[in-house]
Amino acid sequence: MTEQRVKPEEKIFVALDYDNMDDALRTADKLGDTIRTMKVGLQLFFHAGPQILHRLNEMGFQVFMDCKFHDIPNTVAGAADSVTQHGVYMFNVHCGGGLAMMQRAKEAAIHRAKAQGLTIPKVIGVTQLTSTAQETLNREIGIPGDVRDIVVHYARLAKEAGLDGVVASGHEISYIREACGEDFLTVIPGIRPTWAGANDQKRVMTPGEALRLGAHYLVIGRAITHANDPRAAALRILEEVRQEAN
Ligand SMILES: O=C(O)c1cc(=O)[nH]c(=O)n1[C@@H]1O[C@H](COP(=O)(O)O)[C@@H](O)[C@H]1O
Repeated sequence: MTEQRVKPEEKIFVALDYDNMDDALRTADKLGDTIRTMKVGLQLFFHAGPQILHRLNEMGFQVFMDCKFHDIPNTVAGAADSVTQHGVYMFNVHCGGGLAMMQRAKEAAIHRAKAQGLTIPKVIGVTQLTSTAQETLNREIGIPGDVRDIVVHYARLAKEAGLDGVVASGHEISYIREACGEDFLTVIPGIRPTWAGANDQKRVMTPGEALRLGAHYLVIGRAITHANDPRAAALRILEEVRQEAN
């Protein structure tokens, strides 16, 4: 899917970070006519199991399984094989696992999807979490240098491994595009409309700004799911997305 063909409602992935399936499905139901892709993270997955992936598919959503695999290549290949069996549209792995790990994840996804006649899932590399500030990267994680340079380094590595794109913050979009080309997907969390709080996110940006910089997809959780009216919040964000598309 190239950038030009992505409709505004396809640009937003809603993070269903709930501790039970009922709440997740209730919110998904409210967003059914506005949003195309739901993100399932580990919290919801460990409550609901793989069933949640199928329920969302049956409701007409694409599913981004946010499992952030990071292990030895053989183990990640096995996990990629398993998640692909559930017909997910996208899943992610940590770029920090290295080139071979990312390659094996994508290869396993292709292999399993072909064997079962499924669409090959997009495999996305997580560069540096949007909750990681410059100081955290250097002092706690122990990686010297600028966050932006590390993110671009990981994005290049993800591309070399054959992944479809990366997760990064809005602040790195233009550098990733420059390094990896405009078709290499940028999936951007840490999105905060001006009317929402930052919470635990550090490298944040508004939807409009991220799209102006060329983001392909925006991952949005609490600004929608914690809103009094999630549908109204989603529509408000979509309006901002549409304005950027015009
Ligand atoms: O891979 C992700 O989706 C992800 C990567 C990252 O660097 N930062 C990040 O916030 N996320 C996810 O994006 C969502 C953001 O949620 P909110 O902060 O509530 O909008 C959460 O589900 C996070 O797990």
